[in-house]
Amino acid sequence: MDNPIIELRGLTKSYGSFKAVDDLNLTINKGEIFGLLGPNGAGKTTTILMMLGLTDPTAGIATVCGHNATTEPLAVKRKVGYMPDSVGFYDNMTALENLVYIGRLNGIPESEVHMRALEVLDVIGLGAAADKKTSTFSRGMKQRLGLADVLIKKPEVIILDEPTLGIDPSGVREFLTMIHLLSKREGLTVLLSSHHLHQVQQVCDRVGIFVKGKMLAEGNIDTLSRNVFGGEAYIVNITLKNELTSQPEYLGELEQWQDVQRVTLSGHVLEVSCDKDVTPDIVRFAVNKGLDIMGVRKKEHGLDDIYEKYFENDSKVKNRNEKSV
Ligand SMILES: Nc1ncnc2c1ncn2[C@@H]1O[C@H](COP(=O)(O)OP(=O)(O)OP(=O)(O)O)[C@@H](O)[C@H]1O
Repeated sequence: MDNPIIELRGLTKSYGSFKAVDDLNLTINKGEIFGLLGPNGAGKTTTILMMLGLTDPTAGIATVCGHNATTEPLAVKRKVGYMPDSVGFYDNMTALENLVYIGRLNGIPESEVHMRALEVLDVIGLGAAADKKTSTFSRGMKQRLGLADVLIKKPEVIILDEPTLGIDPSGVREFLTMIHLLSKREGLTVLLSSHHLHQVQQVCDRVGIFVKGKMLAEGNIDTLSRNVFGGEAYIVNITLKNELTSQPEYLGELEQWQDVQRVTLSGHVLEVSCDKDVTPDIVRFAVNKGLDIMGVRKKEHGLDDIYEKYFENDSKVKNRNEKSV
């Protein structure tokens, strides 16, 4: 059921005549992990700063946890944890001391702050390193501690701006798994800004593709894929043992299936494009027709295909516009 916790309506930020964010409309529901995906300079950070009340929109409204971010920034900050792309610590202090310090700044009572900091360190897997100075921490550990800074105030929403920048692949995996777990276990809403397609794809329930201040598309990967690739979201390739020299009549039957868009036969390979994943039905069909199958390969359009296609379309539109000037 929809339960909006972030609502952006007509959100716009101009610097002179340049629109860094252009009429952005977006709703994010409680408990969702939403990925704001876009290249450098797309306007992701500017959007986040408007959501936190750290910069005023030129037009439009950002409502976060029921508060207008521009007129009630303190109420928003109490409920939202923000992790910028680079987090700093006092290197001569331990992880626990750093976290207790942040807890105090967030107004956590003295009687609770120590215990709360230890709990959060355990949650993010740094319990054993609580008494180590942060100067000895790797970039991945610092990123985790940055997340602890955000979690200690028990936020309803966390906003992570390029959280995996500079972490090695296994650190990235661990970090994203932790975000996913936290969101699902605690009902935490997560907005994750990134230009790393694969990372966003791994962890986000829904994605918005953001380019030059505009949201080009949003939805889950399936919906985006369907929008971009029409009915051909999945392509199933079946390699046959024996080459079929002529097109058998029964392939016409397959073409009539509701979810099948196209069937092509090329020597040993039968290729079926469909809008739903009906691989098992296709394989069963082929076996029933007496075909010997050597291999089955399915191609799904991932976020990188989708992203590329949007850019392709975007540059086609741009080229058309440039030609017509
Ligand atoms: N204070 C400012 N004055 C003028 N232009 C700005 C200002 N802040 C941001 N911009 C411009 O707005 C655009 C969007 O910047 P923003 O930092 O929001 O992008 P981003 O998607 O977060 O990119 P990155 O991943 O590189 O941080 C950029 O072209 C940037 O140069």
